[in-house]
Amino acid sequence: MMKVGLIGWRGMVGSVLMGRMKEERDFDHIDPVFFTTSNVGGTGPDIGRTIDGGQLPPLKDAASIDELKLCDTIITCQGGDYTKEIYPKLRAAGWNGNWIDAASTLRMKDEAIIILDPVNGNVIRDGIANGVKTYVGGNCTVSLMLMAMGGLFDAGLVEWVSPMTYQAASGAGARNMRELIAQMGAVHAEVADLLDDPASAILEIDRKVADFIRSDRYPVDAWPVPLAGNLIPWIDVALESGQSKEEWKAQAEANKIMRRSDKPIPIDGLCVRVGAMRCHSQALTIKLTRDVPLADIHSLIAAHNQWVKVVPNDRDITMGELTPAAVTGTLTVPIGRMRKLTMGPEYLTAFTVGDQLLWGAAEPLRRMLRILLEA
Ligand SMILES: NC(=O)C1=CN([C@@H]2O[C@H](COP(=O)(O)OP(=O)(O)OC[C@H]3O[C@@H](n4cnc5c(N)ncnc54)[C@H](OP(=O)(O)O)[C@@H]3O)[C@@H](O)[C@H]2O)C=CC1
Ligand SMILES: N[C@@H](CC(=O)OP(=O)(O)O)C(=O)O
Repeated sequence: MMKVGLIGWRGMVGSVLMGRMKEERDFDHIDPVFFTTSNVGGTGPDIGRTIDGGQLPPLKDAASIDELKLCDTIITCQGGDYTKEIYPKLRAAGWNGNWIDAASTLRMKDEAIIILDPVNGNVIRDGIANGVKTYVGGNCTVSLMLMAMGGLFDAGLVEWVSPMTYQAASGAGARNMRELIAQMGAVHAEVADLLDDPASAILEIDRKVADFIRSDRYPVDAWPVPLAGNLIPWIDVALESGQSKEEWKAQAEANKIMRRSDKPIPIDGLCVRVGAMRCHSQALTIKLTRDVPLADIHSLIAAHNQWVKVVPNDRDITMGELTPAAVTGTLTVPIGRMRKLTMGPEYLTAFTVGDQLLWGAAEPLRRMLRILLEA
């Protein structure tokens, strides 16, 4: 059996990965070895089966190149700092195993393939055949956009796309999700007595809320500025181009995933953090290469993969099916609000939502493992 080292399995992305691996019985097909950066010798997770009839062996040291070298494949959700430190040492030590990573560190390296197999299964299979050993999950908004509109890219119908994102708190980490909820609670607590009084004036409530959000009493620690009752139109660091790094990733990563970096499709827009928990949403403006009827567009999108779901441009269905609340915790990637814009028949608009911890982070990793097991 393939010996698979798992690092970062108890973090947020790692826990989602573990949950999916158990659901899909991935552990039946591998010999797992669990590592830790903080609890060497501790007890490993429940994986739904025993190893050689006994308990899992104690947790191994994730900094030990000697222990890591014993693995055929390593899956890490530990983060970019870990990858930066360990990956070069491991390769320098002569390890030629498969490295499957959720962090962005290695994504744009020539030796790495960005993995999203429903979109680039062919690129991945070619990579395996050519001896590629480094596989990295894509940025969450990029992967979710490609899952949603892969059918249009495959048909050569996309001249350019401008994605305007509405990104959830989970993209910034577990602490940020907790703080968002604390912020929501604090806002409510500030005006709870007025809300309880049906005779209170809404403008008085609004003024108190605004004062509170701007005050030092509002809980901000993980976030740089308030998120609940607010939004943040900047994600990640600034680049010389004026883009945020999150915005830069759209074109760079999407074209690498589709193996068209030599002739890239322009993909650029603004990335915005909103107070959703773990689903990223995106409003897309798409310039088509030609006028195509909406019915054909729906068919192409729906036929691309089994997770994308075309949502009719209907008010009630949209409100029921095309929201973070509806999608969270599922692998479904709905896309709707599709219509031609008044700019002309080649201008299409669409809105899509996806769980950024599933297709946006964990799912491509476990599927990559399965592809390697079947290769
Ligand atoms: N969050 C996201 O949306 C995405 C994240 N990623 C990548 O995945 C990496 C990990 O992200 P994420 O899972 O959010 O990070 P977490 O902070 O949740 O987990 C990272 C590590 O922190 C350690 N840790 C310390 N305290 C705790 C605790 N109380 N509970 C759980 N783990 C703890 C664990 O390591 P140990 O067990 O060794 O102590 C864990 O593996 C990111 O740095 C990024 O590179 C990729 C795509 C999306
Ligand atoms: N930056 C993303 C989350 C993330 O981890 O992205 P990346 O894997 O590209 O670093 C967000 O904040 O929503």
